[in-house]
Amino acid sequence: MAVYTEVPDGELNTFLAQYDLGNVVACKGIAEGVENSNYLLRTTLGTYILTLYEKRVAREDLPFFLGLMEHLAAKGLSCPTPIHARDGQTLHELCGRPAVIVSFLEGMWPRRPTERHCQQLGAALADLHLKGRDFTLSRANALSLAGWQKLVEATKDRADEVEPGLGKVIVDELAFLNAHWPKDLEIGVIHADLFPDNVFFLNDRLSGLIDFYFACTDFLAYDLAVCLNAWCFEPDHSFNITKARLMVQAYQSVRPVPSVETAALPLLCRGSALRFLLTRLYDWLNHPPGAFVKPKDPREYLRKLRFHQGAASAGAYGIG
Ligand SMILES: Nc1ncnc2c1ncn2[C@@H]1O[C@H](COP(=O)(O)OP(=O)(O)OP(=O)(O)O)[C@@H](O)[C@H]1O
Ligand SMILES: N[C@@H](CCO)C(=O)O
Repeated sequence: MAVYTEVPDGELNTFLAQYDLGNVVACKGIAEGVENSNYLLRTTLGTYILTLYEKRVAREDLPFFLGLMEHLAAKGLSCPTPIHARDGQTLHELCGRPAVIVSFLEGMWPRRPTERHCQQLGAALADLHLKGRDFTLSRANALSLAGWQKLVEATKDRADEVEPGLGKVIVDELAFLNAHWPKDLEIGVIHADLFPDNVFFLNDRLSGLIDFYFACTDFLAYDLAVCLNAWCFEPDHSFNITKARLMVQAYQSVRPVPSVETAALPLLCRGSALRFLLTRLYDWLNHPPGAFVKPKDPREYLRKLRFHQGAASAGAYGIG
């Protein structure tokens, strides 16, 4: 349940009066998502998403996230665009939280991603990377090596409660990645969390990308590694090489991937697997008992990490 902040009618009306969006017709909390409070807002002029940022999104990062969505939408990428109020600003305050209204995207995220979904996702990811090239702001990836180090410190002593031996696995994997992480791949704006629940399809055509709140400046190929992990494993935990090949080929048809990037994919997949293993592990160990939001299973990403540890080259992914 992702409505942490209830918005009383009076406060909503005062908030909306700052915009040229008409009057409130309905405002319903959206159950999906775990980070922020999201409402489906219908006004006399249209349908929008109202987001109140909760603790996990740092206020100083909001100009990057909002500016990026506006930049990409202006270039024709289908993603939410923040709406400007009459004062020209997109970011305001509601119920003591930073809050924005963004455009509503049609579509549903795929519960069972198919080969066609993976293919379209690959092309859309490359399009995002190209359209982000001239975005002028940057934001370091807080969840790369230095961030993983902090998470390893915070979880390693209790990790074996989740899976025997896990503490040693994360310590050893971080040491390996510190020693081998690439240094000279192309850097640019990446989404960094483009899981199926952040990608909408309408009549089997990709209709939009959402949730840019982990976006940052990092290796473009790392984003592809995040997607290979999030889209190409089956419910029985096997890696679907056909989905991977289709995703990467579609990506390549929009943004050709230099061979150094292809060669680095197994390593980048290890890094991305460790990233989601660690954030899930942290949340698993630290969620309050009885909390509404069920933490995601860290062991899913331990399995993915083990797969990548065994992959000698991009050939294991049907690539290269
Ligand atoms: N622009 C949009 N158009 C249509 N629906 C949206 C839009 N933004 C969010 N939603 C809906 O709200 C849900 C939650 O959004 P989102 O994934 O951004 O949540 P979050 O709590 O910020 O992030 P997370 O997924 O990381 O928990 C989405 O699954 C979708 O149903
Ligand atoms: N996509 C993340 C959670 C939200 O960012 C995960 O599956 O662990």
